[in-house]
Amino acid sequence: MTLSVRLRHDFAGFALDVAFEAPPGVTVLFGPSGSGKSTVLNAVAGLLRPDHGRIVVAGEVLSDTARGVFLPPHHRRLGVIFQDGRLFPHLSVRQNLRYGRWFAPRTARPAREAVVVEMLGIGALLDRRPATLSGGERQRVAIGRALMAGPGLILADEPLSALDDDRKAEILPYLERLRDELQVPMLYVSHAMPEVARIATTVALLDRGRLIRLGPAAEVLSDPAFAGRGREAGALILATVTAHHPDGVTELSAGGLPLFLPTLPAAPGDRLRLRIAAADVMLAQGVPQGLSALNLLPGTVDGVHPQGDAVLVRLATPAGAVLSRITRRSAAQLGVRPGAALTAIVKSLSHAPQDVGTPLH
Ligand SMILES: Nc1ncnc2c1ncn2[C@@H]1O[C@H](COP(=O)(O)OP(=O)(O)OP(=O)(O)O)[C@@H](O)[C@H]1O
Repeated sequence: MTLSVRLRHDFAGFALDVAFEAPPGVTVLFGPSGSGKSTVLNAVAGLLRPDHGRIVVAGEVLSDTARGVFLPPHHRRLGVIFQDGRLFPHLSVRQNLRYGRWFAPRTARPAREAVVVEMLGIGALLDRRPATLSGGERQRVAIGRALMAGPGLILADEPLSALDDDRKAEILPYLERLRDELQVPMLYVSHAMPEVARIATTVALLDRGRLIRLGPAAEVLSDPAFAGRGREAGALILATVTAHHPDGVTELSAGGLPLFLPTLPAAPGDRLRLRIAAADVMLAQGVPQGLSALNLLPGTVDGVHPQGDAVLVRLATPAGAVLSRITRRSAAQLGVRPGAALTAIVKSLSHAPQDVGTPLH
């Protein structure tokens, strides 16, 4: 396990009590405001001394209250990325990066700097001061600084939440490269569902100081009991690009079923994760004919979860689990119940480029 956390901590009116083990990849701490996400992150960072608990990263005990172990933050080989970047304003980009490598083994330094600069595309910014950078550029430098120490774990506290949608879209691919190419493990706080769908390998759901669910991203996000409301609810499926057609359509295959999207900048053979919002999925009996929607996924209902006047339905398909939000009336007319055979009609995978990301692990 990359990270093992067992924590109990009381603030006036708030009690945190969580225990989890995180596999390699990106573990997203997800949950409503005040559920304890930042408190967990702060305890791992060493910014909070927990009342009780033990934290182990890559085999190293960072904190163990039973044995009086508490490594100070600067002795934990962690990279930290904050919401607002927190670069040193009086230092150039290069100096900010070099500050980050302070605790790295001496031999690894020059090579790491070149790799980090290249990977984040910040070579042209090295002599600039943070004040002259855009928000997205600043956040790329902050990611670079976190990487420079060769951390065993990166802690990211809502690293995109201060950015607008375009800047988010600019930064996400870099975070995906950290996850997929450098394979740096991350503990990542977020409350934006599309971001979670893009970046998470594992999702840890917190509620009022408790861990209520931990599991692979695709599993947790497609669980109707935890999927959230509005456009938040959506499932995650893994698809492989099979062909680009001359009429501007990219064909993918998910579990043997074809999916069609407007041309994607990906090569045949590339594996992508797709988020399909529950609000964009209709259900039908049998296999409907003559529809403009291109993506039809036949499956079996294996979860029904009422949400006010609507119902969130989970359909197990060969492509993976898909969620659909329909009205209670439609659910009754269609005979929605566990075991019912229905077809999911995906209306608008096509309109959600931000919902297409690199592979799911
Ligand atoms: N230093 C502190 N002293 C007292 N209470 C605190 C302290 N830090 C956090 N809390 C309380 O602990 C609870 C959890 O806070 P925390 O910041 O971990 O939540 P969060 O899930 O990260 O929320 P958000 O999404 O709003 O950042 C809140 O009720 C908060 O008021």
